[in-house]
This record gives sequence, structure tokens and C-alpha cells, in this order.
Amino acid sequence: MISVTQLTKRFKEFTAVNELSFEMQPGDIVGFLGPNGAGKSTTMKMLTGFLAPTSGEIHIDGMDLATNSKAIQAKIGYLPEGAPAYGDMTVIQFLNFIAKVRGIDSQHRDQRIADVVQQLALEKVLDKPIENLSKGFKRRVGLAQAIVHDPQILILDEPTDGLDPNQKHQVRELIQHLSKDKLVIVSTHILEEVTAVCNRVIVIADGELRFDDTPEALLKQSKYHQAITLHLSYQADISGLLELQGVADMHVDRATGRVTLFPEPGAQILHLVTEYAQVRKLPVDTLYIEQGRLDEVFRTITKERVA
Ligand SMILES: Nc1ncnc2c1ncn2[C@@H]1O[C@H](COP(=O)(O)OP(=O)(O)OP(=O)(O)O)[C@@H](O)[C@H]1O
Repeated sequence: MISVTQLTKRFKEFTAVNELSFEMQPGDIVGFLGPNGAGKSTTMKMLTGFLAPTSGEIHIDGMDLATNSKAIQAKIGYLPEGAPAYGDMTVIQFLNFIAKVRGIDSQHRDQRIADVVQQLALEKVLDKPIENLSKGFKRRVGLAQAIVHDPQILILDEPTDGLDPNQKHQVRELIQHLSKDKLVIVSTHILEEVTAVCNRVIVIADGELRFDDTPEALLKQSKYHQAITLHLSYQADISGLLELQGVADMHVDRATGRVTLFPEPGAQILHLVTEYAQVRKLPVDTLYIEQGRLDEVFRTITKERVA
């Protein structure tokens, strides 16, 4: 549905996006991850036709964005970073305005607006000027304008940035609820959001694609994947754990008292570790297999490449 080939954006000498290529299909909820300045917003702006690429191609539903921007933009809903809106309009005025701009005919406009107002729980603020709303409500209005024309593709630039935990939860639920037959691209700095909401992750750094697969595959790249972490209720001699077959390394976190054992590639060490703990009567009060740590794998994937 979206096919991006060798997409590049330069601002004078500076290359913000460098030969990105990827494909996306309906049902994909893609988490777009990357450090500050990685090129996420610039890529999203190019996908929406808001910014012209320096080179490369974007095809959506088989159409070239460079020559069919109007038809393609009708299929896209976009929430830009910070969710800008016309602050002096009331919520209902703004949604009416956007619905008109999006070409929804007057017969269907009221019903469609009523639907998104209900979906985003905006009933109480319909007659308030947008500039007087809380951050959470502003964001919800931004989401409402992005979906009012029921787009097949939704591009959301940091939709939960600055929201409180309840509001974050609501926005995530909305994204999941929306996404069944749609393609959603969400940029975020919140790593946990990717595992909570997305079924695919694209990581970019320095404008380049560094990772494109499922959240599970991302976790598998962590050195903590399949590691065993245990906590002792009081100090004990644990030096023998490092000698166990299949244990490649051991890390003791003095601050938390947690001990992590890293397996050799492909080795299963849980059985040997629990057996050792029982035989030696180690005072283990917690023991678990790690899925992988997103912050660690994110740092590894995005760290600067030395030429
Ligand atoms: N109009 C512009 N002119 C010059 N440089 C720009 C312009 N827009 C973006 N850049 C630069 O391109 C790089 C990528 O910016 P972009 O906003 O796409 O990053 P990002 O991944 O969205 O970052 P953040 O997570 O901080 O929002 C940055 O170094 C930024 O300063």
C-alpha cells in the first residue's frame, strides 16, 4: 500500500533522510523510532506530501505521490508534531472547517463529526476555543481532525508526547481500535509504546534505516534476551553461577541487588540456574527470564556509526 524507495531529503548540505526504503500494508501499526533529529518528522512530512523529497519515490496504492498528491492526501490522516490547530476556533468550528476542507459533503458532515466527537470523547469541550483546552484535549482534537474523513492511512507524529498516563492510555487504545483495516504510522520516543501498540518497528538514526521488523524481533536483538535475572534476599556466594554450562557472563547490579546471567548464544540456562540455586540454598526471592530490554537495544541500534 505504501512503497518507499531510496527516499532522501537534504537541507542544503545536510542530509536529514538518507535513502530510506520500506513497504507497508493495511493492518500494519508501525512504530517509528529514533533519537532526536533522526529524521522521523521529515520522513512523515514527505509521506504526507507536505515536504518534497530531494530524491527517491513514494508510491501509495500504486500512485506516485509526486504526481498524484491530491488523490493520495485524501487517503491520509495526519497529526503533525505538537498537534497544531487554529486556536481561536471552537472545537466544533474547527472540526466543521476540517470536514469541509476534506471534502465531506454537507449531508454526511454532521454525522461524521458526531462519530469522531464520540470516539474521542470531545462532547464537553465542543464550544470551547481550542487555545483554552488542556494539552490532552488539544491532542484529542488533533486526532479527531486526522480521522474525520475516515482515512485508510494514519500518520501520527508523537501523538502521546506530553500527555498524562491516563491520556496516553486512551490515545493508545484509540490507535489500536482504529487500526484493524488501516495502516498506522506512529512516531514516538516512548519505547514501551511500541510493544504496547505496534506490530512493526522501524528504527532510524542519522536519517538511515537501522531496523525493520516486529517488536518481538527487536527484543530478540537485546543482549538481555533470554538472560536470567534473580534477586537474593540477603548476600550469598554466587560465584559458582558463572561456572554453569551455557552461562557466558554475569552482571551484578549493586544498587538493586539484582544478578543477571547472560547465556551463550542459543543456550538455555534456566534449568541449571534454578537447580544450582536450590542445591546451594541461595536465598532467591525473585527469578525471571528477560524478554530483552528496549532501552539497551535502542542504544545499540542507534549509536553513531564510526566511518
Ligand atoms: N526545514 C529544515 N531545515 C533545515 N534542517 C532541518 C529542517 N527540518 C528538519 N531539519 C533537520 O533535519 C534533522 C531531522 O529532523 P526531524 O525533525 O525529521 O527529526 P526527528 O527524528 O523527527 O526528531 P525529534 O524526535 O527531535 O522530533 C534534524 O537535524 C533537523 O534539525
